[in-house]
Amino acid sequence: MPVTAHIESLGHKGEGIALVEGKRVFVPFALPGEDVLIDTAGERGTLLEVLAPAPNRAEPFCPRFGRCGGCQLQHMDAAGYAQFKTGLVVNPLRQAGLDVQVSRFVTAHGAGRRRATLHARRDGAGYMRLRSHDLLDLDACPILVPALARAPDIARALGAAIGECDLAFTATNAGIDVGIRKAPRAVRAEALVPLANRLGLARLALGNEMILLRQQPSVSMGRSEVELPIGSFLQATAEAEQVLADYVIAAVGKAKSVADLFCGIGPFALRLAETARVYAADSDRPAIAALDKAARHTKGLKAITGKARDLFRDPLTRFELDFDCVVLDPPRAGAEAQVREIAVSKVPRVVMVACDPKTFARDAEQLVQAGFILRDLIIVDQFAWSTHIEVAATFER
Ligand SMILES: C[S@@+](CC[C@H](N)C(=O)[O-])C[C@H]1O[C@@H](n2cnc3c(N)ncnc32)[C@H](O)[C@@H]1O
Repeated sequence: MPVTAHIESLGHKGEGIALVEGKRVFVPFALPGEDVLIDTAGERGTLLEVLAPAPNRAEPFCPRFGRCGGCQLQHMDAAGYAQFKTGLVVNPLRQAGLDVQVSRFVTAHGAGRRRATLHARRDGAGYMRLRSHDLLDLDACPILVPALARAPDIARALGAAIGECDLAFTATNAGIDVGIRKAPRAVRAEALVPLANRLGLARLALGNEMILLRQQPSVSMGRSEVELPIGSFLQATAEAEQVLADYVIAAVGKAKSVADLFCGIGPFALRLAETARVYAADSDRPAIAALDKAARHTKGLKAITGKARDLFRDPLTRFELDFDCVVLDPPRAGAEAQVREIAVSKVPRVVMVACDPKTFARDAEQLVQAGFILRDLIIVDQFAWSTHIEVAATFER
């Protein structure tokens, strides 16, 4: 039975929150201040009609918005969107007792996402519908870079051959790189070779196993060309990588020796090495090998020492942390163990990049308790219209 409700606030997944008979109901695509007609099932509300729209409601630009689970925030205007994403970063910091000024909110959507995972089945491919296991069959996705315009068609062709699986697409200098994940056990890799050739893929891999390499996928980073290992991390947009790297370089300043921890294939290390000696560590061994190779082939860089190392179990100790500056860019779990060592070391400056505001707040709190001052913080929005956000900050003591 539909009910009318007033939206009081926004949840961290971008859903409007209403009080219905004293209980919180989460309503995707509804905005604070709006009166709405909704269906409810426990905590879940489904928006049937906006009776009185909020002033910051915007017309979604994608015709699939609301059905597709890929985007959550296209119904907000630019100011409301920036305010929501800023809150994602600032609120956990405030809860940790850190009152910060955000120096910049940088929109870094660039030409679109160069990485995306599509779900494929025998009869279609696309993103999952919101709150569902149903697939929305896609013919196009406007948030991808033009070089991935064919991704839905490629996913449909691979899905028809493989059955249900995830397909990780990356636009690289050599063309489209596809990694098949969560595939049925019975899939025969060699049977996919003619199809991958016909589709003109640069590379096709199944898990960590190469199926076909027509051209080595690579990406440009600063003055270097880095061969992309199967499955290694890459920032979602090239523009965000550049914005983050520019921030890191400016924050590192005149430091002569730098540790780049959780370095991946080296977007910061390769740029930092134009002026500083760099120790670069990551648990992804092929990523470190790719970084080493790129560094060897780039003229004029200072020394980069690449190490495959698990920084959760084996963080650099206070005795090893003999650097002018440490750069951290951990996965969503954060850098707790490494930050604990930094706290008791003599490192004077830390530049932290993070994709999870909650673990970032936890790690920032630990640094501040160890005497660091949070000097500067920027928010970088590379995940357009989703509830993900990136933060970069400088700590000094
Ligand atoms: C957010 S990515 C950042 C990579 C790189 N800085 C970039 O911008 O492309 C996080 C990196 O942490 C690495 N990683 C994950 N768990 C790790 C661990 N336990 N020890 C060391 N590195 C880890 C991943 O391999 C990945 O390269």
